[in-house]
Amino acid sequence: MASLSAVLAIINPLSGTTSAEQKALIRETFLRKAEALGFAPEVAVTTHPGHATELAAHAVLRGVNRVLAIGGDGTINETAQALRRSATALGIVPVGSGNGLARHLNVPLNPLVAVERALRGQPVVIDSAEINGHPFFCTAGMGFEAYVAHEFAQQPVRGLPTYIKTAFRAFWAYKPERFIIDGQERELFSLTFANAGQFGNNAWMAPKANIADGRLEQCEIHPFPAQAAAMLTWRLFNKSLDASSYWRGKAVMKAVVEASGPLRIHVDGEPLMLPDNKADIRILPSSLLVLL
Ligand SMILES: Nc1ncnc2c1ncn2[C@@H]1O[C@H](COP(=O)(O)OP(=O)(O)OP(=O)(O)O)[C@@H](O)[C@H]1O
Repeated sequence: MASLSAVLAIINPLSGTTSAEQKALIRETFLRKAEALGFAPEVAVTTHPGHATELAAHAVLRGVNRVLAIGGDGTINETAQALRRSATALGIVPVGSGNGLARHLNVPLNPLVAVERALRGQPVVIDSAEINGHPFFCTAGMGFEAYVAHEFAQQPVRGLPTYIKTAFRAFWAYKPERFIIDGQERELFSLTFANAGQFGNNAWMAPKANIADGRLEQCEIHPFPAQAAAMLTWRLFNKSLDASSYWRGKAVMKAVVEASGPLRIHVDGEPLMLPDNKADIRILPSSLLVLL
């Protein structure tokens, strides 16, 4: 008899707005389907931030073929960063509030269907990227989007309605910032480095981003009058932001961004402060296997 192939599912018990019962059902479905397909399934539940990275790194060392991340973009980021440049492939089971990477890759948003896809799927190679050594797979950015990520992290309740309320309030409080990008100074509303095309919830900052082309889309939103906000929001969700005169984009392999103080950024939606005034962004071409 052929030896059983190990598959590990990493579950973040806190991610998204999925109930504990729903997560238990996803876990049971994973175990049942994996066994039926001839895998030797294992489940690990994260107990602290960064735990998914530790679990995934250990799985790589043990030669586990497939690691499923059951969570939001934060859990997927933590899992995927340990799988970079390894033979272990990532399965995405989206239960977050935005699910940007899953949506970009057309992973089913029904977690039970996504489990099956991850177990039956074939590994496909994609790019990843880093900002000051912090890995990202979807988007990293500064300006308004980072401001919203920091405000959102302080809210007691997560989920899309809270995100919309936070972004609306932030819009009136936020003032465009000055950045020096590769030596050229500009005042911007936001600056995004997109590996995948969207932030999540089908908010497409980089409608034409290709996740496997060895490039990031560097997207700038230039300051705009308040009356243009509704049209820009419509374009964001209509996947046509690149047709706006306030949007500028170009494909880059690396970039250096400087500011006059510590840089407030987000990395796959998670808020972060860079203590120095400088961000180094670079693409890591063909660095991750994803089960699709
Ligand atoms: N047991 C835990 N206790 C506290 N934090 C945890 C635990 N397990 C994981 N985390 C942290 O939770 C963070 C957020 O997780 P995740 O992105 O999956 O959910 P989410 O933020 O609700 O979803 P989304 O990013 O789609 O909004 C992760 O980056 C991880 O560091």
